[in-house]
Amino acid sequence: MTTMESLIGLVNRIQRACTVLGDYGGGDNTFSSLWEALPSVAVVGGQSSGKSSVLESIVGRDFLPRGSGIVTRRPLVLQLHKTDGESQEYAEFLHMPKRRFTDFGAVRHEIQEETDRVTGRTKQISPVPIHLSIYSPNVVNLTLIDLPGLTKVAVEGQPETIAQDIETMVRSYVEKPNSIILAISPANQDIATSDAIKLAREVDPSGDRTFGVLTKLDLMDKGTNALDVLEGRSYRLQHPWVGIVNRSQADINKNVDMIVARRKEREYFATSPDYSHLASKMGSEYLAKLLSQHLETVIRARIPSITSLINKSIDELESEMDHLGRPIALDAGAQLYTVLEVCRAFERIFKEHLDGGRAGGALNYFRGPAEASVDAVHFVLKELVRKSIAETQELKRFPTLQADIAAACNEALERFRDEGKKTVVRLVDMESSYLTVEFFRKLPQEVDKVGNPGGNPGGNPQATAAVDRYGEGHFRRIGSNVSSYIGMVSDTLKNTIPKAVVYCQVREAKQSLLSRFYTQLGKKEAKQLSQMLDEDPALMERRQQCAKRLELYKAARDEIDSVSWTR
Ligand SMILES: Nc1nc2c(ncn2[C@@H]2O[C@H](COP(=O)(O)OP(=O)(O)OP(=O)(O)O)[C@@H](O)[C@H]2O)c(=O)[nH]1
Repeated sequence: MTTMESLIGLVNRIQRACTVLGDYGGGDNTFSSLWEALPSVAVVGGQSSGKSSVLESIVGRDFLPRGSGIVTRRPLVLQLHKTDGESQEYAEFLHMPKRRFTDFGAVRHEIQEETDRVTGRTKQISPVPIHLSIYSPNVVNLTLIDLPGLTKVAVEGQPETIAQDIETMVRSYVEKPNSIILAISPANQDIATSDAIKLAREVDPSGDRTFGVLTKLDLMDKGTNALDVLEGRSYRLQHPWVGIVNRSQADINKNVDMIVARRKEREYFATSPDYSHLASKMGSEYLAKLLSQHLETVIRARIPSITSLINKSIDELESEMDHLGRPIALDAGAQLYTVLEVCRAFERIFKEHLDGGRAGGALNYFRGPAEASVDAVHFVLKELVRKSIAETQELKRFPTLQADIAAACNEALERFRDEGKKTVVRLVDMESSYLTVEFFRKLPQEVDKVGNPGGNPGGNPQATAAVDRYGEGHFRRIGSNVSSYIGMVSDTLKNTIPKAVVYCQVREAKQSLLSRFYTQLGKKEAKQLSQMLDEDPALMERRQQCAKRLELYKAARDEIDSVSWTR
């Protein structure tokens, strides 16, 4: 069965988990904020408006720090849990979960201490909330956030900007649409000058989410009353105003018990000539019930949007985790496996480029193999390595491994280039050494035979040869033979050089770019492997945050799932 307890308790638990992860109002979040989506009641008021007194009255306990100046310097998230019958009251802080406080004087002391732990003993303020849970049969299930009192001027020891700093912090809490504003104003001041109402009016002009509370009704001048405010004529809100009579300073000094104070407050309204007709809708107990019911209604209405935010965030975080890669194992075997996996991912991309399978690949460079030279191919391969490294997502997280792979590839490409050059030079040498002097010596005789095909049986063959050897025709023949031979050689080289280049550089790059690297890898010690997998610290941090956040959202989803939504 869905109960008020389970709904408010549900939000309480999610809220506590948010704080542990640094997700709170006014916090600096690069993640979407779950806290922002949770409905809560923020208590706002000027200094000495009676804020602390209202909270203590709702709790029925004296537990808030008192003193001059700004006492509340960090938000206090006060979670009230109603317990059964006669069970003992106790309090617990989120920052010291093992300790149960039954002495509320010690609770007050711990709030002060914990405030100072973050802000120092300066008068600074901090948006990091303190979480306090109170378990008691005398409370209703409710969560209230006590915020620093709005002030106008800095006093001794406070930074000049304090008034603005407080307003900014309070505003960050009350401006979110899921915040219910409990605006406290003292009845002995003109409502038009109320700091709480001024701020509430700005962030919630329709008055939809503002509850107006009027304190110090007993301190009004004789013959005056606050009916114009309480009956909504001075400042209209969507919810009815609630009048309160807290303990006076004299009562506090005399340690008047809170339960006694609640009774006196009830009597005050019941017997007041001005307010008795409103008595059932006045006082701190009524306020607590009103807020609890309202909070429950708001939570119920928001659950679908909270659930969809949670699901959306889980999807986003999971895809970010995939992108960032899973955490690296600690043992050498698993590390070697990771390095090989990453190398394989890189090689896959590199081969895709070589095969022209990847958009933006270098197919064009190979289209005219006749023009390719060893250096040009080397340059192309180097560029492909650079490109493939940049495109290997898995490598992004390991800058050291990335540099190692790049160095190994470039070293291999240099080797292939040397090999390529040797082969190409050899091919050229082979062709050029084919033309020997003998060839030219033989040439005239052959030419002679060719030049006198019918033979000259009657002539002097020796004299004809001597004339041909030195004649113009002879040199022309040599010239044309050499030039046609060069043409033939150049045709051959046009075919064989690209073959050599592909054989020595491209084929090698495809088959054994990282072979040497793998051999060296096998010899590496665990320490060297872990150095290779030395992640970028910013990335490690981001993964950790993502993982924690994912845990929070999943826990929140489980919490919501565990509540049965049928009444
Ligand atoms: N007589 C009477 N005194 C009240 C009432 N509410 C508050 N006070 C007194 O007003 C003074 C200020 O009340 P607090 O509850 O401390 O007010 P606060 O807004 O929390 O003040 P800061 O935390 O200092 O900003 C105390 O001396 C209270 O006893 C009230 O309804 N009637």
